[in-house]
Amino acid sequence: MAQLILNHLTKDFGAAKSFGNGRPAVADVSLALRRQAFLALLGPSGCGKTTVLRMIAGFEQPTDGSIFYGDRRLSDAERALPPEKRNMAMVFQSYALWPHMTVAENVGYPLKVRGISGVPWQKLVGEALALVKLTELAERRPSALSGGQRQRVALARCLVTQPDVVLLDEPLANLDQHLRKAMEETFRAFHERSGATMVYVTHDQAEAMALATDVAVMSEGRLLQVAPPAEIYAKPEGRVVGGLIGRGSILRLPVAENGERQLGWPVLREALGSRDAIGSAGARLADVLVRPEHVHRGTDGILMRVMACVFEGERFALDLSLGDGQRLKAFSSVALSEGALVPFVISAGWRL
Ligand SMILES: Nc1ncnc2c1ncn2[C@@H]1O[C@H](COP(=O)(O)OP(=O)(O)OP(=O)(O)O)[C@@H](O)[C@H]1O
Repeated sequence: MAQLILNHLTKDFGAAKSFGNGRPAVADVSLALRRQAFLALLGPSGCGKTTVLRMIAGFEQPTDGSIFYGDRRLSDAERALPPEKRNMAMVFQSYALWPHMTVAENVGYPLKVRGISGVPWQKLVGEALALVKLTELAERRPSALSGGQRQRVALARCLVTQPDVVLLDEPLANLDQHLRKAMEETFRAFHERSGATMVYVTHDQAEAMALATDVAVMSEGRLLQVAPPAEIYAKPEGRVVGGLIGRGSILRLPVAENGERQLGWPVLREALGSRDAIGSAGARLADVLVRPEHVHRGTDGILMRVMACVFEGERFALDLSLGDGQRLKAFSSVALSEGALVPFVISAGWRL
């Protein structure tokens, strides 16, 4: 399997079409996916995720930059290999199945188009159906399937041609929580077995964290950061990534800008207690990301007011107010009274 490479990839639909915001939909995105990567593409609505996916698939041509698969140039502003010559498959949110065909016929259709029939057809269709656990339903029509089963048929139809690259655009958005979990397992199994490169566009960062080998965050057409899930969670770059990945609060605190980015309680306690020093030499305000799991009750903590305490099932979610009105999210195993002043310790923070 070769490496998928995006090289200064840009797509400008033209100022008139981009609703007057004047910026390209995708701007100078460079990314060398590792071999057999499962990349999750995250970012706010309209940031350019789908446009990146469509350029990889060949449905859109870049206005600048290029896309390579290994040493094969797939597209640039002058030339573009048509989608059917790329050995890629794309799975959409809406899974258009042919109602008059059985499940097996739907899955096998791309093979038929390629002139594959008879025993090889049956073998490949059988394997694809087994992968998505639909062997028993091979002779049913789509109208007799549940939403999740239909999505699995669409996935099998996309996988049956054994693509090098699988592009998924919010494929689970229409499914309920239980089915999403089951489908995540199917994606993971397919990725492990096939070794295909997968690029997965989603709004759901928990899903991205669970599935991906790498997470890429985009905002306003630009790529902000790419890293494995645990790394992007622990060490996000800047406010946008910090605010988008995981739960957390971003505090403005006076901490040294050139020191360690991983901050412990001694540094944080001093910063929280020294807000009078803001503006004085060496005490510049910086954005510090604090995860709720790093906020604990402790007698040597700083007093914070409990503004809200909401039961979430396995724990309580707290909304705390610092002395200067900044807000902090935390968890608690017991209920705390709203309005109470309680001492809390912040065991870790990350300077963004
Ligand atoms: N064919 C098009 N013509 C003009 N503008 C377009 C076209 N397709 C997308 N855009 C614009 O490009 C920008 C990026 O759109 P894109 O669909 O890639 O975003 P997205 O991150 O996938 O959003 P969402 O999460 O809402 O699906 C948006 O401003 C969109 O309006």
